[in-house]
Amino acid sequence: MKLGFIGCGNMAQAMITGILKQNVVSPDKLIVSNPHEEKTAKLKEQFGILTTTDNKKTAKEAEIVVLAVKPQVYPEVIKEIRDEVSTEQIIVTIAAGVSMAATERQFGKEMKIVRVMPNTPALVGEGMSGLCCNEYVTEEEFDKVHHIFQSFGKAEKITENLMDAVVGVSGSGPAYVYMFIEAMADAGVAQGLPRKQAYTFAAQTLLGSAKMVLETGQHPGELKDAVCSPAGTTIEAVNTLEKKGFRSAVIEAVNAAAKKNHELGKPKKKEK
Ligand SMILES: NC(=O)C1=CN([C@@H]2O[C@H](COP(=O)(O)OP(=O)(O)OC[C@H]3O[C@@H](n4cnc5c(N)ncnc54)[C@H](OP(=O)(O)O)[C@@H]3O)[C@@H](O)[C@H]2O)C=CC1
Ligand SMILES: O=C(O)[C@@H]1CCC=N1
Repeated sequence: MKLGFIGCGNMAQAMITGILKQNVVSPDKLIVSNPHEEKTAKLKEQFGILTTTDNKKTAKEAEIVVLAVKPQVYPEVIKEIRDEVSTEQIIVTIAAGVSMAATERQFGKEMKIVRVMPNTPALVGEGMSGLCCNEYVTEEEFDKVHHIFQSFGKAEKITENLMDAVVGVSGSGPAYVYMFIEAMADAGVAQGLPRKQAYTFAAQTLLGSAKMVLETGQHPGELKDAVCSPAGTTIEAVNTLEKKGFRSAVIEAVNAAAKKNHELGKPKKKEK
C-alpha cells in the first residue's frame, strides 16, 4: 500500500514521523509533496521517504492520499489533483472545518473520503484522532486508514457532526496543555527551580496524571480529591484555580475552538 501526503508542515511531519517509527508503512511506500523542498528534506534524509514538489505525482501514485495543507489551500490543491485521482483511491482530509461534502463537491466525483482530526503528539506516538468517512468507503478501507492513525496514538470513530467538539478538545488541545505546562514551569522557576527541571516536573506531572485518568478509569474529580489532603497544600491551589475561573476558562476555550471550526466550514464565496 502506498501512502501519500500533500503538504509537509507541522501536522504532516508529526504523522509521518509517527507512522515511520511504528513501521506501519515502509519508507519506500511513502511519498510526500511540498512546494518548498526544505520541508521534506529532513524526513527524506532521516527515513529515506520519496519526496517531490509535484502534487500530481503524489495523487497519481498513492492509494491513500492525505491532504495536509491549510484549509484555505484545499480548493487550489483539489483543483490541481482532481483529474489525477480515481474513485478507487482514498482521500484523507485533516483540515479544520472542511466537511466531507465540501471535499466531494470540489473533486466533482464520488470520491472515497475519510475525514480525520489528528493532533501533533502523533510525533511521539501519543496522538489522538477522531475519524469518520463517507458512504463510498468500505469497512475494510476505513479499517486500513484507522490502523494508520492508531499506529501513532489513539484513534476513535466518530460521526461528522462531532468534529467541532473533537477539534476543540484534542485537535487544538495540545496548545492549551503546552500553555499550562509553561505556566506551571514559570511558577516553579519563580519558586527557585532551574528552568529545565521546572519543565520536567511540570510535563511529567501532566503525563502521569493523564495516564492515571486513562488507566485507572477513575473519575478525574475522584483523582483530584485523592491529592487534596485536609488543610493541606493542594486545596489551597484548587481554591485559587476556582476563584480565578480556571474551569470556566478551559470550557470557554474549547467552545471557542469548536465554534471556529464550525465557522471555517461555512462557504464564504461560491465554490467552483
Ligand atoms: N497543526 C496542528 O496541530 C493540526 C493541524 N491540522 C490540519 O492540518 C493541516 C495542516 O496544518 P499544519 O501542518 O499546522 O500547517 P503548516 O502550515 O505547518 O503546513 C502546511 C504545509 O502545506 C504546504 N503547502 C502550501 N501550499 C501547498 C500546495 N499548494 N501544495 C502542497 N503543499 C502546500 C506548506 O508548504 P510551504 O510552507 O513550504 O509553503 C506547508 O508545509 C491544516 O488543514 C490543519 O487544519 C489538524 C490537526 C492538528
Ligand atoms: O489551529 C488550527 O486550525 C489547527 C486545527 C487543529 C489544530 N490546529
